[in-house]
Amino acid sequence: MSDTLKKSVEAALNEIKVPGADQSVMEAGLVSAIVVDSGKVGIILELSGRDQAGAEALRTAIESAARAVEGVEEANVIMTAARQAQAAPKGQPVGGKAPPTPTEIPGVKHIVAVASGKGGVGKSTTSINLAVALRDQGLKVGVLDADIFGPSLPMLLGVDDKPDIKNKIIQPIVAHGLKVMSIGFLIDVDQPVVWRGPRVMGATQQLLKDVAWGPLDVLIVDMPPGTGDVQLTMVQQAPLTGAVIVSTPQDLALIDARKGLAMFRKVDVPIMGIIENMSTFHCPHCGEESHIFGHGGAADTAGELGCDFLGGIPLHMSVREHADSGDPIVAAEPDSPVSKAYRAIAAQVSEKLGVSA
Ligand SMILES: Nc1ncnc2c1ncn2[C@@H]1O[C@H](COP(=O)(O)OP(=O)(O)OP(=O)(O)O)[C@@H](O)[C@H]1O
Repeated sequence: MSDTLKKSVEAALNEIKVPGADQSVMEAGLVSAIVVDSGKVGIILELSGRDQAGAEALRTAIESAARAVEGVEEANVIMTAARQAQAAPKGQPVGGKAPPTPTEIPGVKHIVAVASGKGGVGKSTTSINLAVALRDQGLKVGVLDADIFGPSLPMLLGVDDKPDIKNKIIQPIVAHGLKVMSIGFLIDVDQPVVWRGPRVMGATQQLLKDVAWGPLDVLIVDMPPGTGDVQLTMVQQAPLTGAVIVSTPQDLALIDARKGLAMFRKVDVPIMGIIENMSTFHCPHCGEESHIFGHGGAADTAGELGCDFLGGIPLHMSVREHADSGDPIVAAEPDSPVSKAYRAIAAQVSEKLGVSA
């Protein structure tokens, strides 16, 4: 269904001409990715050196064309400006032959991507709790919510402040002792994406490069779920030290986790290990342990794929309750068994990075 919708959107965009040219935006390689999630469509448009007014008109035309496609409920264009690679020829994925060269982020020692092959496996919850556990080791930690289509960090941290901008540099929000940034702080998440505040061009790249992150020992990047072109481009844009893959124990999630692993390996980003989330369930009434999604699949997969298994996080109501109330469980219940499981994983992460307070 989403493939069909994506094709229909591509066809609609093929009718939108680049201003002053004969080619369509698709033919000119300006559309670097189309992401379809149910009826929501995100389109990444790569423009360099185009005047602001012309870019806005093009964005409006593309959004209207996409919204007119049957089955599309919402369409948002994200414009990226600082294109570092050549425009991808038609049909070539952005992660094709000319990957962007990542540049260092001043004052940030390590950047770790937390990724999952599929959505809803608990990647954001894991990112934030790992960040709090690393903070508790005395490290300076930041979290970038790179899920530009479904930012969850503001909710997970219970923050809806708007960041200050000084000399065109976005000041990260500080919450729970972490420096955090999310597109959700810059836009109204309930509204269709309209970029306000700073000129949010090249959304993720700006969130990486135009935010006063340093000094940090570790910046955790909560990636958007999946392994498509958008994710691949992000992986190429960020100077990653390594990646952590989150999966649930089910076979289907693990198949997607393998894809995630393959994506990072393709661009030579070291895999730090796999985390099995919702690993076991402890009945709050009788205390019995059950494996409702199976158990141990991620450890087996890690073994087969030659990477480390970092540990499992139980499925526990309080993880979700604390997440929903903006107070990560590692901060709210620091000594609970679930928090200890997060801490054990965080200890391995900091050891692999070779960082200590
Ligand atoms: N170990 C856990 N125990 C109980 N609930 C959990 C656990 N991990 C995550 N959840 C809950 O599962 C849901 C999905 O988690 P989360 O939003 O972190 O997933 P995600 O992989 O980041 O999703 P998305 O694909 O939307 O980015 C949330 O309601 C979260 O509170």
